[in-house]
Amino acid sequence: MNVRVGILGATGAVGQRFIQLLDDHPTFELAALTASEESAGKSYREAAKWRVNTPIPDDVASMTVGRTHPDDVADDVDLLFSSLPSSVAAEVEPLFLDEGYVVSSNSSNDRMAEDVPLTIPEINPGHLDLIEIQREERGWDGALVKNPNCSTITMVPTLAALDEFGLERVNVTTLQAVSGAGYSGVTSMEIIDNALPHIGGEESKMETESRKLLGAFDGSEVTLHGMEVAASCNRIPTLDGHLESVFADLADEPSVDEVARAMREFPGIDLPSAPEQLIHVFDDPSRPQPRLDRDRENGMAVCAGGIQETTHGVKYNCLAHNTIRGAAGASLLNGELLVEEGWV
Ligand SMILES: NC(=O)C1=CN([C@@H]2O[C@H](COP(=O)(O)OP(=O)(O)OC[C@H]3O[C@@H](n4cnc5c(N)ncnc54)[C@H](OP(=O)(O)O)[C@@H]3O)[C@@H](O)[C@H]2O)C=CC1
Ligand SMILES: N[C@@H](CC(=O)OP(=O)(O)O)C(=O)O
Repeated sequence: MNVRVGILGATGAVGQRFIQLLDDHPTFELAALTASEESAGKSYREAAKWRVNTPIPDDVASMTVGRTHPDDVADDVDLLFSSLPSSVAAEVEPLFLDEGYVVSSNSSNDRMAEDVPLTIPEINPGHLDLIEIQREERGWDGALVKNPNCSTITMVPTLAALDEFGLERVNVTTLQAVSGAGYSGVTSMEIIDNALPHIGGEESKMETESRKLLGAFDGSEVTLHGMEVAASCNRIPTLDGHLESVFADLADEPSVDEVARAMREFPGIDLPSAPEQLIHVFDDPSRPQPRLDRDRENGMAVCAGGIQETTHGVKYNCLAHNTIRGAAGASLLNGELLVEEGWV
C-alpha cells in the first residue's frame, strides 16, 4: 500500500532531512511540500538552500512549494510531517487537524499536552491510543502525534533500558551540535573556539518530556515517571550529533556488565526506518563520538559507552544524530507506527 505524505516546513534543516529519508521509502510517496509565504510558488530547488550531503532527488527538485495551509495540500494526502518553528506550528497544525489530516510533528508545541501522544516507537508505542481521547476532546477528525526534543530522544532509550534497575534520579549534561539551532541559529563568531552554556528551554524539555515518555498509560491518561531529572544543556562546535553525559541513581546495584547487557538487548521495533539494534554499546571508553558514531544505522541508532558504577547507580555517555533520530527520523518512525497501527 502506498501512503501519500506531505512535509510542512519542507525547506528547513529538518525538512531537508525528511526529503533525504523519504527518498526510496518503501511505502511513503512524497506528494506535498509547504514552507513560508516567501517560498510558496517556487520550485523546491529554488526555494530551499539545500545543505544535506546527498543531492536533492530530481522528482522533488521540480515540485512546487505551497503555502502552509490546508488549501495548498491535496485532500488525498494521508499523512503530514511537520517541521515548522513551534510558534508557527501552534497556529497552523490545528487547521490541518480540523480538516482531518494525521500530523506527525517534530515541533515542540503541545508535546506535554495531556491528550497528545509523545512517542518513540521502540519505547512507548501504546501511548498512541491517546488519539481516541484527543479526538473526543478537540473534535478533530485528524490526529496529532509528537516526537520528543532531540536531546531527550538521545537519552531516553538508555533510561528505558535502565528502568528494570529502578530509576530514581537522573542528572544529564549535554554537548549539542550546531545543527540543532537550525541554519541561522548560532553564528560562526559565536561558536568557533567556544562553547555556549545555555540553550533556551532545552533543560526543562529534557526534564519533563523524559518523564512522559517513560510514564505509564492506563488507557485514559499518562502518569509521569517518578524519577527526578535535572539537565544542563550546552552548545559546542560539532555539526551533527548530540553527546550527553548521564548520571543515573538506581534502586538496585547492577554491575557494568548487567547495564551494558540491558542496553544492548533493549528490544527494537519492526518498522521500515527502525534500526536493527536500537542501542549500540561500546566497550571502548573513548566512544561514542559525534563524528565517528552519529551515522550508525542511517543515523537512527542511539550509542552508549563509558559505563561506570557510581555510589548510587551508574554513569555513562550517550549519543544520537540530532536531525535524524532526534528530528526527521523520529517523526518518520512515528508515521510508520501510525500506519502500522491503522491510524492512517
Ligand atoms: N534542527 C534540529 O536538530 C531540530 C529541530 N527541531 C524543531 O523542528 C522545527 C524545524 O526546525 P529547523 O528545520 O531547524 O528550522 P528551519 O528554520 O531550518 O526551517 C523552518 C521551516 O519552517 C518554514 N517556516 C518558517 N516560518 C514559517 C511560517 N510563518 N509559515 C510557514 N512556514 C514557515 C520555513 O520555510 P522558509 O524556508 O520558506 O522560511 C522552513 O521550511 C523547529 O520547531 C525546531 O525546533 C527539533 C529537533 C531537532
Ligand atoms: N533545541 C534543540 C533543537 C530543537 O529544535 O529542539 P525542539 O524540537 O525541542 O524545539 C537544539 O538546540 O539542539
